[in-house]
Amino acid sequence: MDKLWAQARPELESLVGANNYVTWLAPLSLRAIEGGAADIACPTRFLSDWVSRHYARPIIDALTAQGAAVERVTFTVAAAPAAAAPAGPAAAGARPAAPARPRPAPREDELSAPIDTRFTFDNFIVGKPNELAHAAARRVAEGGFVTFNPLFLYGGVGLGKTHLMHAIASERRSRDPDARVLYLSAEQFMYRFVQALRERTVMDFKELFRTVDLLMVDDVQFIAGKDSTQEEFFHTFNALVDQGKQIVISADRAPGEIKDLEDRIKSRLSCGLIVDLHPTDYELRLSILQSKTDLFRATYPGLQMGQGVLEFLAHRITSNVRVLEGALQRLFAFASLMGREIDLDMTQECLTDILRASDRKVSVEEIQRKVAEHYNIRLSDLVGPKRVRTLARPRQIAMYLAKQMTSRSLPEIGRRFGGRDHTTIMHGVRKIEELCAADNSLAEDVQLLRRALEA
Ligand SMILES: Nc1ncnc2c1ncn2[C@@H]1O[C@H](COP(=O)(O)OP(=O)(O)OP(=O)(O)O)[C@@H](O)[C@H]1O
Repeated sequence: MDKLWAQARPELESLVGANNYVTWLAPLSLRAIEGGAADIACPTRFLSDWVSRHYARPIIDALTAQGAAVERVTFTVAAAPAAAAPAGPAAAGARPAAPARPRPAPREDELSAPIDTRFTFDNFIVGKPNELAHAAARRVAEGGFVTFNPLFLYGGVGLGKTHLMHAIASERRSRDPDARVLYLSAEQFMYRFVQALRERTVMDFKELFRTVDLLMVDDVQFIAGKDSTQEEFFHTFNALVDQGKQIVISADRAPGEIKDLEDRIKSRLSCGLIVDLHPTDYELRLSILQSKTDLFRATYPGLQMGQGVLEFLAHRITSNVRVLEGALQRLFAFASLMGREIDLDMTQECLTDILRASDRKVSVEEIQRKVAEHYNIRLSDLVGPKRVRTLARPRQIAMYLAKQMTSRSLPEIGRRFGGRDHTTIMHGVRKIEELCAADNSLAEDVQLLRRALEA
């Protein structure tokens, strides 16, 4: 059998190509041929499934070409003997095949990004904008029966997606130390995949990703437009879902909004629970500031903070939590250097740039430009008289955002929309309010535009 297999290898390699051969077929060996069935030894179940689905025909053809009577292939999961070497032109001849390179068993901690244990559920402050995301994340961290797969967390910059993912990983590991938890960014997924291709360890890569209990991929929008990585991600995703293993994904927008992401992936990502981390509101910002201040007090003991400073910050810095944290950090460092109490004067002096950036006002014209760009229509059509739905709806969205995001009055907005009457603007604003309540995808569109304008 060994001799026959050695003779069939070069034929097999020429049938499937050198890369596929090395990745999938080199580790195999021929155990027996009985009743027209070639029994192939495969080191793992995963490999045998894959080869049986993709390479049964070339194996039959390669063996038949050597004169063997083979009509079908069966697989036995067993360690391959030393013959599991790359074929190459010389392998069929007298030269004995070299032993396969021994590889240590893959471990998920080799691929997982480090988990930052400072990000816990305990120090994640919950408010209206993030309560659903927090509850879903906790549910996943508890393990047990998988109720939604995947959990898809999305939201703007610095709103706590990564924090929640690290919290899930830590909690899951502490509840079940044997659970295989793999957390990495989509970018790391791609680099590891490319590295595996380069080092011809795709088998290890695939097997590792298909044997985890919990896979978490951060910033999945990164793989959009990267074809091979999307393909690999799709298969990994399906294999895990089929096995009932939990997946958690994060992104900066909803699956349907990610450009250049294959439709089948969008549809897969939409199968579970999709949760939006909304921009923070005043109450949530204040709670976060209070909780972070307690932590800073431990680092800078003795520092005093005047009345109203946190309220001032929560009111003025609305962009995201990361900026809030940075502002607080700077304040404490500054106060400690100057040996002064943190009061409102110092806050304004020390945070001038951050406060100025937060003050940035959006103009009606900017809103119009952004909306026209988003819906791929001309600015002149957006403000012009045409009433077709493809123009009227974006126009109403722009009116709605202008009312929400600027301090312009309805007549002023009307003037900027080609001299329309204020009642037309009011009608547009109401229409979008109603549609947002009834139509999730429109509400998401509006939210996305708002975030882009606030950025
Ligand atoms: N609700 C919250 N409670 C406490 N800290 C929070 C909360 N939300 C965010 N943070 C903190 O804000 C910072 C930014 O959060 P995180 O990195 O999770 O954001 P993100 O949504 O992943 O953003 P990005 O898309 O930029 O990576 C972190 O230090 C995180 O701990």
